[in-house]
Amino acid sequence: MSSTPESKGKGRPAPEKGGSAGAAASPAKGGSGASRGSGRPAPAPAPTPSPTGFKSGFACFVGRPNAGKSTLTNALVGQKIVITSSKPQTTRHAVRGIVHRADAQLILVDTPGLHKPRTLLGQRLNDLVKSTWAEVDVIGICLPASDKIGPGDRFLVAEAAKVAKTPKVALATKADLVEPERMIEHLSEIQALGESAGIEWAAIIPVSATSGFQVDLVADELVQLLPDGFPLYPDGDITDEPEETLVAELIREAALEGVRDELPHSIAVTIDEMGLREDRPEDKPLLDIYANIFLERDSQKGIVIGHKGARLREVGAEARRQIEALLGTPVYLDLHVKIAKNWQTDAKHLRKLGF
Ligand SMILES: Nc1nc2c(ncn2[C@@H]2O[C@H](COP(=O)(O)OP(=O)(O)OP(=O)(O)O)[C@@H](O)[C@H]2O)c(=O)[nH]1
Repeated sequence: MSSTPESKGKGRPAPEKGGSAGAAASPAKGGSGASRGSGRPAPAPAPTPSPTGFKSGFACFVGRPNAGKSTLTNALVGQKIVITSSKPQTTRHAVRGIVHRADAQLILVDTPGLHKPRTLLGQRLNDLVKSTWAEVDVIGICLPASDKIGPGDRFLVAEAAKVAKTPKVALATKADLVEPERMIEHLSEIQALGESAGIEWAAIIPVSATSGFQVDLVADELVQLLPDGFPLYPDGDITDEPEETLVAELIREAALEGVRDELPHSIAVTIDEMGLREDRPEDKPLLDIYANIFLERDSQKGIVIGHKGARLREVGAEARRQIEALLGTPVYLDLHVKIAKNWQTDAKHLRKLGF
């Protein structure tokens, strides 16, 4: 077992418990906070009349791995609540981001990319995606403009077509990466794709989550398709993921940086303990976090830990920076690297790791 402690003591304000990044007292979770992989939207709001013109409901983004779903969720919410990476299949949890507007509350469910399953984990992720589609008010299908529409896209559009009643918006993501001519071609391919699958798109929108191009328009279109209703979450909450899950994801994101091949899929992170250290002055809080990075094989340890622990220290420093930015409090982070042999195909390990 290897570990690296990470700490820093800048005088930032204490985290606001249940505040902007914290667990909301929402109808969606049954109050347990144990939300790993649930992805189920909240029950319908009480049948009282909504404030005039106010809309609230759920949207989810689907798309093949790497299509830009997580980045778009973060852009719409205006803060990083979902980790992103250039490695496909980064997203493993159905995370909700909440967009607050004067006229609406839009709750975004971020699902893993749909793909042909090769492992037990892959199968469970696909099941999670489909159960989410059936319960949202609108589905946004992400089709990156930088890539040709391929068999993977056709597969998931055909699957989405089976959820016949739910309106579907096509999002031509990564618009910043292509010239206008390519975008025009892409939009007509999307139109044809919808027709061949029997989908009538409610809208087709080019968008760039990284440049911000038409992100507001995506919000407008999704909101239009929501039912009338009251806000489902308190003002200011941007996600109902428990803090521990967000922290574990930020550590996983840092650990994913710079690793290649099959290793990204082998990394899982769990939190053993997380809490404010006692006996600290009120203006100098410190959040202790004890976390594990699980790998599948001993041979992977060296890559993650690096020479004399150098890479693990970098991972710890980057994760700590992100966690401090999210929670607004100095953090002491203790990372341990452990092996859970072949956890992706082992039902017992999968349960232990929260899948
Ligand atoms: N240039 C550009 N890159 C983008 C845009 N949106 C996402 N990306 C990049 O594309 C990669 C994948 O983005 P994600 O948001 O993680 O994709 P995802 O669909 O959530 O991926 P999975 O978690 O694998 O399902 C990352 O490297 C992003 O930075 C965009 O609008 N423009």
